[in-house]
Amino acid sequence: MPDSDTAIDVQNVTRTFVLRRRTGWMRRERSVLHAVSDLSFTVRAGEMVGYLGPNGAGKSTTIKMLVGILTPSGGRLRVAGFDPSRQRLRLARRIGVVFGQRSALWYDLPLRDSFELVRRIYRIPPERYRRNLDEFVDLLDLGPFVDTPVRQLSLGQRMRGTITAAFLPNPEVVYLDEPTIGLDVVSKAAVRSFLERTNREQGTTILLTTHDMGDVEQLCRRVMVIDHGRLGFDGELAALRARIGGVRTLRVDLAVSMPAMAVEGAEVVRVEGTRQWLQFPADTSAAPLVSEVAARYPLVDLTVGEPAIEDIVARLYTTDRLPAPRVG
Ligand SMILES: Nc1ncnc2c1ncn2[C@@H]1O[C@H](COP(=O)(O)OP(=O)(O)OP(=O)(O)O)[C@@H](O)[C@H]1O
Repeated sequence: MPDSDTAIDVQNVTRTFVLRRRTGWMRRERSVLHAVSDLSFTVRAGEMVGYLGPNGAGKSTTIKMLVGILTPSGGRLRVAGFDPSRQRLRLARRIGVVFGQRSALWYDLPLRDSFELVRRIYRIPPERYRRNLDEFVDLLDLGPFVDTPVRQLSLGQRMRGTITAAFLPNPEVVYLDEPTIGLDVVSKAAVRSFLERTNREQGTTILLTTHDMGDVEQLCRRVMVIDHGRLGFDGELAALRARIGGVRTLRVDLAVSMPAMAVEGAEVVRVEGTRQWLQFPADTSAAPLVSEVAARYPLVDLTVGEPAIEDIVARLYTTDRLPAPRVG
Protein backbone atom coordinates (compact mmCIF):
# COMPACT_ATOMS: atom_id res chain seq x y z
CA MET A 1 0.00 0.00 0.00
CA PRO A 2 1.33 3.47 -0.83
CA ASP A 3 1.68 5.86 2.13
CA SER A 4 1.63 9.65 2.21
CA ASP A 5 5.30 9.59 1.35
CA THR A 6 4.58 8.04 -2.03
CA ALA A 7 4.59 10.55 -4.89
CA ILE A 8 4.12 8.15 -7.81
CA ASP A 9 2.47 4.77 -7.50
CA VAL A 10 2.22 2.50 -10.55
CA GLN A 11 0.74 -0.98 -10.09
CA ASN A 12 0.47 -3.55 -12.89
CA VAL A 13 -0.08 -0.86 -15.49
CA THR A 14 -0.57 -1.88 -19.10
CA ARG A 15 -1.12 0.18 -22.22
CA THR A 16 -1.88 -1.32 -25.60
CA PHE A 17 -2.32 0.30 -29.00
CA VAL A 18 -4.36 -1.29 -31.75
CA LEU A 19 -2.51 -1.17 -35.04
CA ARG A 20 -4.19 -1.62 -38.41
CA ARG A 21 -1.97 -2.43 -41.34
CA ARG A 22 -3.05 -2.59 -44.95
CA THR A 23 -1.96 -5.95 -46.35
CA GLY A 24 -3.65 -5.79 -49.75
CA TRP A 25 -6.63 -4.38 -51.62
CA MET A 26 -9.53 -4.24 -49.12
CA ARG A 27 -7.47 -6.23 -46.65
CA ARG A 28 -6.42 -4.94 -43.29
CA GLU A 29 -4.53 -6.75 -40.59
CA ARG A 30 -5.17 -5.86 -36.98
CA SER A 31 -2.58 -6.33 -34.26
CA VAL A 32 -2.18 -5.17 -30.69
CA LEU A 33 1.04 -3.51 -29.56
CA HIS A 34 1.87 -3.78 -25.87
CA ALA A 35 3.65 -0.44 -25.36
CA VAL A 36 3.68 -0.92 -21.57
CA SER A 37 3.19 -4.34 -19.96
CA ASP A 38 2.47 -5.02 -16.31
CA LEU A 39 4.55 -2.09 -15.07
CA SER A 40 4.88 -1.62 -11.30
CA PHE A 41 7.00 0.85 -9.32
CA THR A 42 6.70 3.50 -6.65
CA VAL A 43 8.64 6.74 -6.28
CA ARG A 44 8.89 8.33 -2.85
CA ALA A 45 8.33 12.08 -2.42
CA GLY A 46 11.64 13.89 -2.90
CA GLU A 47 13.33 11.19 -4.99
CA MET A 48 14.99 11.86 -8.34
CA VAL A 49 14.82 8.74 -10.48
CA GLY A 50 16.31 8.08 -13.93
CA TYR A 51 13.86 6.38 -16.29
CA LEU A 52 15.98 4.80 -18.98
CA GLY A 53 15.45 2.71 -22.05
CA PRO A 54 16.11 2.63 -25.78
CA ASN A 55 13.85 4.27 -28.38
CA GLY A 56 10.36 2.83 -28.39
CA ALA A 57 10.80 1.20 -24.94
CA GLY A 58 7.63 2.76 -23.48
CA LYS A 59 9.02 5.75 -21.56
CA SER A 60 6.87 8.45 -23.18
CA THR A 61 3.80 6.23 -22.95
CA THR A 62 4.43 5.89 -19.20
CA ILE A 63 4.85 9.63 -18.73
CA LYS A 64 1.73 10.39 -20.78
CA MET A 65 -0.23 8.07 -18.49
CA LEU A 66 1.29 9.74 -15.41
CA VAL A 67 0.23 13.15 -16.75
CA GLY A 68 -3.24 11.85 -17.55
CA ILE A 69 -3.26 12.41 -21.32
CA LEU A 70 -3.28 8.65 -21.98
CA THR A 71 -5.52 6.26 -20.08
CA PRO A 72 -3.99 2.93 -19.03
CA SER A 73 -5.52 -0.17 -20.58
CA GLY A 74 -5.15 -1.89 -17.20
CA GLY A 75 -3.65 -1.49 -13.73
CA ARG A 76 -3.65 1.35 -11.25
CA LEU A 77 -1.87 4.72 -11.23
CA ARG A 78 -1.66 7.44 -8.59
CA VAL A 79 0.35 10.67 -8.65
CA ALA A 80 0.30 12.84 -5.52
CA GLY A 81 -2.74 10.79 -4.50
CA PHE A 82 -4.69 11.52 -7.72
CA ASP A 83 -5.79 9.25 -10.53
CA PRO A 84 -4.17 11.07 -13.48
CA SER A 85 -6.68 10.28 -16.23
CA ARG A 86 -9.74 10.91 -14.03
CA GLN A 87 -8.43 13.91 -12.08
CA ARG A 88 -6.19 15.43 -14.71
CA LEU A 89 -7.03 19.08 -14.10
CA ARG A 90 -6.65 18.87 -10.32
CA LEU A 91 -3.38 17.02 -10.78
CA ALA A 92 -2.13 19.57 -13.32
CA ARG A 93 -1.62 22.12 -10.53
CA ARG A 94 0.71 19.79 -8.68
CA ILE A 95 2.93 18.55 -11.51
CA GLY A 96 5.37 20.00 -14.05
CA VAL A 97 6.23 18.52 -17.42
CA VAL A 98 9.15 19.16 -19.74
CA PHE A 99 8.72 17.15 -22.92
CA GLY A 100 11.96 17.20 -24.92
CA GLN A 101 12.22 20.04 -27.34
CA ARG A 102 8.51 20.76 -27.52
CA SER A 103 8.44 24.02 -25.69
CA ALA A 104 5.55 25.12 -23.51
CA LEU A 105 6.55 28.76 -24.02
CA TRP A 106 4.74 31.36 -26.11
CA TYR A 107 6.82 31.67 -29.25
CA ASP A 108 6.35 35.37 -29.99
CA LEU A 109 6.57 36.60 -26.42
CA PRO A 110 9.67 37.41 -24.42
CA LEU A 111 10.45 34.78 -21.80
CA ARG A 112 9.43 37.17 -19.04
CA ASP A 113 5.88 37.45 -20.47
CA SER A 114 5.59 33.67 -20.74
CA PHE A 115 6.51 33.42 -17.07
CA GLU A 116 3.89 36.07 -16.22
CA LEU A 117 1.26 33.97 -18.01
CA VAL A 118 2.35 30.92 -16.04
CA ARG A 119 1.92 33.00 -12.86
CA ARG A 120 -1.65 33.85 -13.80
CA ILE A 121 -2.63 30.38 -14.98
CA TYR A 122 -1.31 28.76 -11.81
CA ARG A 123 -2.36 31.69 -9.59
CA ILE A 124 1.08 31.89 -7.98
CA PRO A 125 1.06 34.46 -5.16
CA PRO A 126 3.09 37.55 -6.27
CA GLU A 127 5.61 37.30 -3.45
CA ARG A 128 6.41 33.65 -4.12
CA TYR A 129 6.50 34.28 -7.87
CA ARG A 130 9.06 37.07 -7.49
CA ARG A 131 11.20 35.00 -5.16
CA ASN A 132 11.14 31.95 -7.46
CA LEU A 133 11.77 33.98 -10.59
CA ASP A 134 14.74 35.82 -9.07
CA GLU A 135 16.21 32.55 -7.90
CA PHE A 136 15.67 30.71 -11.21
CA VAL A 137 16.99 33.62 -13.32
CA ASP A 138 20.10 33.49 -11.21
CA LEU A 139 20.54 29.69 -11.15
CA LEU A 140 19.82 29.18 -14.83
CA ASP A 141 21.56 32.40 -15.87
CA LEU A 142 18.54 33.71 -17.78
CA GLY A 143 19.43 37.37 -17.23
CA PRO A 144 20.94 38.08 -20.66
CA PHE A 145 17.89 36.81 -22.59
CA VAL A 146 14.86 37.01 -20.30
CA ASP A 147 13.49 39.91 -22.38
CA THR A 148 14.14 38.25 -25.76
CA PRO A 149 11.26 36.67 -27.72
CA VAL A 150 11.36 32.89 -27.43
CA ARG A 151 11.68 32.35 -31.18
CA GLN A 152 15.06 34.13 -31.13
CA LEU A 153 16.52 31.94 -28.39
CA SER A 154 19.00 29.13 -28.87
CA LEU A 155 17.94 25.58 -28.02
CA GLY A 156 19.77 25.72 -24.69
CA GLN A 157 18.31 29.09 -23.74
CA ARG A 158 14.82 27.90 -24.64
CA MET A 159 15.23 24.75 -22.55
CA ARG A 160 16.36 26.82 -19.57
CA GLY A 161 13.24 28.97 -20.04
CA THR A 162 11.00 25.90 -20.37
CA ILE A 163 12.41 24.43 -17.17
CA THR A 164 11.84 27.72 -15.36
CA ALA A 165 8.20 27.77 -16.50
CA ALA A 166 7.72 24.17 -15.31
CA PHE A 167 9.20 24.82 -11.85
CA LEU A 168 7.73 28.31 -11.19
CA PRO A 169 4.51 27.00 -9.59
CA ASN A 170 6.57 24.80 -7.16
CA PRO A 171 5.18 21.50 -8.47
CA GLU A 172 5.42 18.45 -6.24
CA VAL A 173 6.32 16.12 -9.10
CA VAL A 174 8.13 16.96 -12.36
CA TYR A 175 8.62 14.73 -15.39
CA LEU A 176 11.52 15.65 -17.61
CA ASP A 177 11.88 13.93 -20.97
CA GLU A 178 15.36 14.46 -22.45
CA PRO A 179 15.98 17.90 -20.87
CA THR A 180 19.63 18.07 -21.99
CA ILE A 181 19.42 16.65 -25.50
CA GLY A 182 21.29 18.78 -28.02
CA LEU A 183 22.25 21.41 -25.43
CA ASP A 184 25.54 23.31 -25.39
CA VAL A 185 27.93 22.62 -22.52
CA VAL A 186 26.94 25.75 -20.55
CA SER A 187 23.20 25.07 -20.76
CA LYS A 188 23.65 21.40 -19.92
CA ALA A 189 25.66 22.23 -16.79
CA ALA A 190 23.13 24.91 -15.76
CA VAL A 191 20.18 22.53 -16.20
CA ARG A 192 21.86 19.72 -14.28
CA SER A 193 22.86 21.85 -11.32
CA PHE A 194 19.41 23.47 -11.24
CA LEU A 195 17.70 20.06 -11.09
CA GLU A 196 20.10 18.78 -8.46
CA ARG A 197 19.58 21.81 -6.26
CA THR A 198 15.80 22.01 -6.64
CA ASN A 199 15.44 18.32 -5.82
CA ARG A 200 17.71 18.65 -2.78
CA GLU A 201 16.41 21.94 -1.40
CA GLN A 202 12.72 21.89 -2.30
CA GLY A 203 12.25 18.13 -2.20
CA THR A 204 10.68 18.10 -5.67
CA THR A 205 10.10 14.57 -6.91
CA ILE A 206 11.68 14.18 -10.35
CA LEU A 207 11.34 11.45 -12.96
CA LEU A 208 14.05 11.98 -15.53
CA THR A 209 14.11 10.34 -18.95
CA THR A 210 17.42 10.70 -20.71
CA HIS A 211 19.81 9.04 -23.15
CA ASP A 212 22.71 10.92 -21.57
CA MET A 213 24.58 8.83 -19.00
CA GLY A 214 26.23 12.03 -17.74
CA ASP A 215 22.77 13.23 -16.58
CA VAL A 216 22.18 9.95 -14.80
CA GLU A 217 25.63 9.92 -13.19
CA GLN A 218 25.25 13.42 -11.87
CA LEU A 219 21.61 13.35 -10.83
CA CYS A 220 20.18 9.91 -10.13
CA ARG A 221 21.04 7.43 -7.46
CA ARG A 222 18.15 5.26 -8.48
CA VAL A 223 17.43 4.18 -12.05
CA MET A 224 14.67 2.18 -13.66
CA VAL A 225 15.33 0.55 -17.00
CA ILE A 226 12.45 -0.24 -19.31
CA ASP A 227 12.56 -2.09 -22.60
CA HIS A 228 9.72 -3.48 -24.71
CA GLY A 229 7.32 -2.03 -22.13
CA ARG A 230 8.72 -4.04 -19.22
CA LEU A 231 10.79 -2.97 -16.26
CA GLY A 232 14.10 -4.80 -16.46
CA PHE A 233 15.85 -3.11 -13.56
CA ASP A 234 14.91 -0.89 -10.62
CA GLY A 235 17.65 -0.02 -8.16
CA GLU A 236 20.79 1.98 -7.51
CA LEU A 237 22.91 3.01 -10.47
CA ALA A 238 25.93 1.36 -8.83
CA ALA A 239 24.01 -1.93 -8.60
CA LEU A 240 23.09 -1.71 -12.28
CA ARG A 241 26.75 -1.22 -13.14
CA ALA A 242 27.76 -4.14 -10.96
CA ARG A 243 25.11 -6.34 -12.51
CA ILE A 244 25.94 -5.67 -16.13
CA GLY A 245 29.67 -5.53 -15.52
CA GLY A 246 30.99 -3.59 -18.42
CA VAL A 247 33.74 -1.07 -18.76
CA ARG A 248 34.25 2.66 -18.90
CA THR A 249 36.85 4.45 -20.95
CA LEU A 250 39.35 7.07 -19.88
CA ARG A 251 40.67 9.10 -22.82
CA VAL A 252 43.97 10.73 -21.97
CA ASP A 253 45.87 13.47 -23.84
CA LEU A 254 49.56 13.57 -23.01
CA ALA A 255 52.13 16.30 -23.69
CA VAL A 256 54.24 13.88 -25.81
CA SER A 257 53.54 10.67 -27.65
CA MET A 258 54.79 7.56 -25.86
CA PRO A 259 54.24 3.80 -25.75
CA ALA A 260 51.12 2.48 -23.99
CA MET A 261 51.02 3.56 -20.34
CA ALA A 262 51.12 0.94 -17.62
CA VAL A 263 48.48 1.76 -15.01
CA GLU A 264 47.09 -0.55 -12.36
CA GLY A 265 43.44 -1.50 -12.72
CA ALA A 266 43.16 -0.35 -16.33
CA GLU A 267 44.26 -1.46 -19.74
CA VAL A 268 45.38 0.70 -22.66
CA VAL A 269 43.26 -0.36 -25.62
CA ARG A 270 44.33 2.23 -28.18
CA VAL A 271 47.18 4.69 -28.80
CA GLU A 272 47.03 7.47 -31.40
CA GLY A 273 49.87 9.98 -31.24
CA THR A 274 49.66 11.76 -27.89
CA ARG A 275 46.20 10.32 -27.15
CA GLN A 276 45.60 7.03 -25.33
CA TRP A 277 42.41 5.18 -24.35
CA LEU A 278 42.26 3.12 -21.17
CA GLN A 279 39.47 0.79 -20.17
CA PHE A 280 38.56 0.10 -16.57
CA PRO A 281 35.67 -1.72 -14.82
CA ALA A 282 32.47 0.34 -14.88
CA ASP A 283 31.75 -0.36 -11.22
CA THR A 284 34.95 1.27 -9.95
CA SER A 285 35.68 4.94 -9.46
CA ALA A 286 37.82 6.74 -12.03
CA ALA A 287 39.42 8.89 -9.31
CA PRO A 288 42.42 6.68 -8.32
CA LEU A 289 43.14 5.99 -11.96
CA VAL A 290 43.11 9.68 -12.83
CA SER A 291 45.44 10.44 -9.87
CA GLU A 292 47.89 7.76 -10.93
CA VAL A 293 47.99 8.91 -14.55
CA ALA A 294 48.41 12.53 -13.44
CA ALA A 295 51.25 11.61 -11.05
CA ARG A 296 53.24 9.45 -13.46
CA TYR A 297 52.61 10.84 -16.93
CA PRO A 298 52.71 14.30 -18.58
CA LEU A 299 48.93 14.72 -18.53
CA VAL A 300 47.33 17.55 -20.55
CA ASP A 301 43.65 16.60 -20.59
CA LEU A 302 41.29 13.69 -20.00
CA THR A 303 37.66 12.63 -20.34
CA VAL A 304 35.80 9.70 -18.85
CA GLY A 305 33.39 8.04 -21.28
CA GLU A 306 30.21 6.44 -19.99
CA PRO A 307 28.67 3.42 -21.65
CA ALA A 308 25.68 4.44 -23.78
CA ILE A 309 22.19 3.73 -22.41
CA GLU A 310 21.65 1.39 -25.38
CA ASP A 311 24.74 -0.64 -24.37
CA ILE A 312 23.53 -0.87 -20.78
CA VAL A 313 20.10 -2.06 -21.83
CA ALA A 314 21.51 -4.54 -24.35
CA ARG A 315 23.82 -6.01 -21.69
CA LEU A 316 21.07 -6.12 -19.11
CA TYR A 317 18.76 -7.96 -21.45
CA THR A 318 21.38 -10.43 -22.69
CA THR A 319 22.36 -11.30 -19.10
CA ASP A 320 18.79 -11.63 -17.86
CA ARG A 321 17.12 -13.09 -20.94
CA LEU A 322 14.03 -10.99 -20.47
CA PRO A 323 11.05 -11.83 -22.65
CA ALA A 324 10.90 -10.43 -26.16
CA PRO A 325 8.28 -7.76 -27.02
CA ARG A 326 4.74 -8.95 -27.51
CA VAL A 327 2.84 -8.01 -30.63
CA GLY A 328 -0.25 -9.98 -31.48
N1 LIG B 1 -0.30 6.58 -30.31
C1 LIG B 1 0.34 5.45 -30.59
N2 LIG B 1 -0.18 4.57 -31.48
C2 LIG B 1 0.46 3.42 -31.76
N3 LIG B 1 1.65 3.04 -31.23
C3 LIG B 1 2.22 3.88 -30.35
C4 LIG B 1 1.61 5.14 -29.99
N4 LIG B 1 2.42 5.75 -29.09
C5 LIG B 1 3.48 4.93 -28.91
N5 LIG B 1 3.36 3.83 -29.66
C6 LIG B 1 4.30 2.69 -29.71
O1 LIG B 1 4.52 2.24 -28.37
C7 LIG B 1 5.87 1.87 -28.17
C8 LIG B 1 6.46 2.68 -27.03
O2 LIG B 1 6.60 4.06 -27.46
P1 LIG B 1 7.11 5.23 -26.52
O3 LIG B 1 6.94 6.50 -27.29
O4 LIG B 1 6.47 5.12 -25.19
O5 LIG B 1 8.66 4.87 -26.39
P2 LIG B 1 9.84 5.72 -25.75
O6 LIG B 1 10.53 4.80 -24.80
O7 LIG B 1 9.34 7.00 -25.22
O8 LIG B 1 10.79 5.98 -26.99
P3 LIG B 1 11.66 7.29 -27.38
O9 LIG B 1 12.91 7.19 -26.57
O10 LIG B 1 11.91 7.05 -28.84
O11 LIG B 1 10.83 8.50 -27.10
C9 LIG B 1 6.57 2.07 -29.50
O12 LIG B 1 6.60 0.84 -30.19
C10 LIG B 1 5.68 3.09 -30.21
O13 LIG B 1 5.77 2.93 -31.61
